[in-house]
Amino acid sequence: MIFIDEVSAIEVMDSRGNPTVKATVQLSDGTRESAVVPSGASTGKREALELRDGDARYMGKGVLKAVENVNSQIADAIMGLSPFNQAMVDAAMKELDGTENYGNLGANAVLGVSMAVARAAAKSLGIPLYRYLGGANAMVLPVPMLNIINGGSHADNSVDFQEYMIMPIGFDDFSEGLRASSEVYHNLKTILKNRGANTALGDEGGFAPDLSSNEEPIQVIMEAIAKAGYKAGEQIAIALDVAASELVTEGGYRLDSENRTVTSAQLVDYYVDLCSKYPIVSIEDGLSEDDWDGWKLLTEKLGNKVQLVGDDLFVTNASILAEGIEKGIANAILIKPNQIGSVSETMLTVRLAQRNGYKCVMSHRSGESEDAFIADFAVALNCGEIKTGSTARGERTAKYNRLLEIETEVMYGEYLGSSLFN
Ligand SMILES: C=C(OP(=O)(O)O)C(=O)O
Ligand SMILES: [Mg+2]
Repeated sequence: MIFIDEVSAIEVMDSRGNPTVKATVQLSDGTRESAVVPSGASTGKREALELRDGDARYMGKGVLKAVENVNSQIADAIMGLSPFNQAMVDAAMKELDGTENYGNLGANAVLGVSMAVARAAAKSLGIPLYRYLGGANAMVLPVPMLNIINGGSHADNSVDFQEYMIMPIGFDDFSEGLRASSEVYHNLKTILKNRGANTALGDEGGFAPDLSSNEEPIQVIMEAIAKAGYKAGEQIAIALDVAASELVTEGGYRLDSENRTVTSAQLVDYYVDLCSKYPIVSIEDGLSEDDWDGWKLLTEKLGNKVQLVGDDLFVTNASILAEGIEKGIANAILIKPNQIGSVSETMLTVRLAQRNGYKCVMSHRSGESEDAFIADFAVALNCGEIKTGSTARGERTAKYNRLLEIETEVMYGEYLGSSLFN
C-alpha cells in the first residue's frame, strides 16, 4: 500500500516579494510533488489564519514558523497515511491544529501540504490533477474573469474599486475567450496611453491609472472592447470586485476618487445605475463583510439579474455560506482555498454552494506564485468561472496556460459562456 513517506517545507517568494510556504510531499512509491501557497492583501476578517513570524526578517512577513510546523508536527501527524484519502489527511491536520481557523499551525502550512498531497496522489496514479480531484465528471472549462484595471489596495492609484474585470462570455471555448480578452487588454493599453494615463501594472497585472471616478474605468474598458472589434455585453461582459470592506469609514463607504462618503443604500443605487448603463454581469463584495443588511438590499435590487459574489463576506467558509443561503444574501461565492485552509474544506464549501444554486468562482490571491493548482481545481469542481488576473503577469498566465493545456485534454469539455448568466 502506498503511503505518505516524507513531508517538508521551505520559505519561497510570492509575486509581491513576500515570503510564502512551499510544501513538498514524497510518497512511498517515490512520487514527489510540491505546492506553493498564495497570500491576499484585502483579506476578510474571518479568513483562516496566515501564520507570519512578526519579527524583523522580511519586515515581519517571514513564514519560518509555518515552515517549521510542516517539518515537525504536520509531518509527524500525516506520515504513514494514504495519500488517496484526502479528507482523512486534511482531517488529521485539522485535529492536530485544534482550532476553528488553523490558529496554531497556520492555514499557510496546512494548505501547502494539503495541495501537495493531492498533487502527489494524482501523479502516483498517473492522471492529471483535475481528473484526480474531479473524476470523470470534471469537464467544465471556466469562463475567466480578467482583472484589467486594478485599484483599491492592489494599486497606488486613485481608483477606489479594487478590480475591473472582463469576461469573455460570447465565445465557444476557453481559448477563443482568452485570446479575445487579451486583445481587449492590449487595446486598453493604447487607449490609456493616448489619454496620457499611467500604464503601470497593479498586483494582478491590470493597469493602474489615476482616473477621476469609479465609473471612468468602465468607460475606458467599453472603449477598449469596441476598439478590439468585439461587442460589449454580447461577447465581452464586465465584472467588478469592489472589495467594499476596504472602503468602510465612519458613516459609510468612502469613495476618495469621487470625494464623497455614501451609505449602503446609496452605494447600492450606484450599482443599480452602473448596471443600467453598462453590461455588468457580476459584482463581488459590493458591500462590506459586516454589512449584511446592505447585502440584503443589494440582493433584493440586483440579485435576479446580476451575479453577486461574496468573497470577504463568505471567506470560502461553509458555515458562513450556510447563513448567507438561509438569509438570501448574494447568489455566488468566491472560492479561495487559503481562506479556509485545505483542499477538502474547499470542496465542502463548493458542494454546499452548488447544491443551493450559488455560482462558484475559483480565485487566485493578489499575492501569487507559479503554482497553477486552482486551474485544475476549477475544472475538477466544474466551477464554471475563474478569476486569476490579467494576461500580463507570469503568476497569472501560469493558470491561464494550464487551462489551455487542460482544454486540449478534456474531450467533452463545456465552456458555459453566455449561458452562465441566462
Ligand atoms: C483576489 C482578491 O484580492 P486579495 O487576494 O488581496 O484578497 C480579491 O479580493 O478577490
Ligand atoms: Mg474580492
